[in-house]
Amino acid sequence: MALSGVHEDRGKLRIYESLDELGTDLADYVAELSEASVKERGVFAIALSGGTLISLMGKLCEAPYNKTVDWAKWYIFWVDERVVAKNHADSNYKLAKDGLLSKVPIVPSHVYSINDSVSAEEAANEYEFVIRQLVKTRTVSVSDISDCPKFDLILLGMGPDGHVASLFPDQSVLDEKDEWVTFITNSPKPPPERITFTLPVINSASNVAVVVTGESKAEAVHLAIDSLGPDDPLLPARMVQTTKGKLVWFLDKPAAEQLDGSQFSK
Ligand SMILES: O=C(O)[C@H](O)[C@@H](O)[C@H](O)[C@H](O)COP(=O)(O)O
Repeated sequence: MALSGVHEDRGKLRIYESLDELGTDLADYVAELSEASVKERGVFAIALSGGTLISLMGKLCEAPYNKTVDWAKWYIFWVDERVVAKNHADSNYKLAKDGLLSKVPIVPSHVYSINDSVSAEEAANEYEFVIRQLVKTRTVSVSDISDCPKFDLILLGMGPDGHVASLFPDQSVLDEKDEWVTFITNSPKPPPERITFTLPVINSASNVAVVVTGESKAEAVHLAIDSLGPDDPLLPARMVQTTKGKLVWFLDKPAAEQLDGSQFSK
């Protein structure tokens, strides 16, 4: 059984005994948001990250979700992408296509991957332009307090260094306020060239889920969620703070083991 809690302004916490349990609940969560969004807006605009997130979403390809989810209404984006060819082993598009998108009846024209034949800067500019067009037609909703896109769901992983998307600690992209999509050419985790949503876009989403598993992330989870001391670093994951939307953390027990425990109930 999952432990759950609410941590002041750090959102809801869900902690699972096993990856299987986490995967079941994550599939349920995504399917429910898809249903609610299709009912309200007629579409579901979802942005994916790379990493283990995609395999943890695997239950969406199985019964009942493969039949009950309204896949034709999904519009798929990437929160961040490595600037490599789409068929390259490092491509987040390839990861999601092989692990999820090819297994369910998504409409191919609703899949918004980056242009992999231009520079990181051009790819980021083009991706932002594409999103701007989709905001105009309200395929992607718009924030009512800024002009930012309001994705129905943004799914993030987190690295042991506390990075989310391709927003790494101490990099200047963390301060980006104007661009929706930006680029880096010096990622500390290879490959170096990436495009990434900026924090204002992530924080404008209706729903953000951060999915984190494994002991190597335990300290970063603590620093991202618990009250900080004056000498603690400000991790990118801590800067994920939805302005009006809902923030949920899906954690397994090893990732949650350094969290202050007082806020949990069964
Ligand atoms: O572009 C990347 O390098 C990855 O997509 C990365 O941002 C990932 O989401 C986190 O590092 C968590 O990855 P794991 O869940 O695999 O640990």
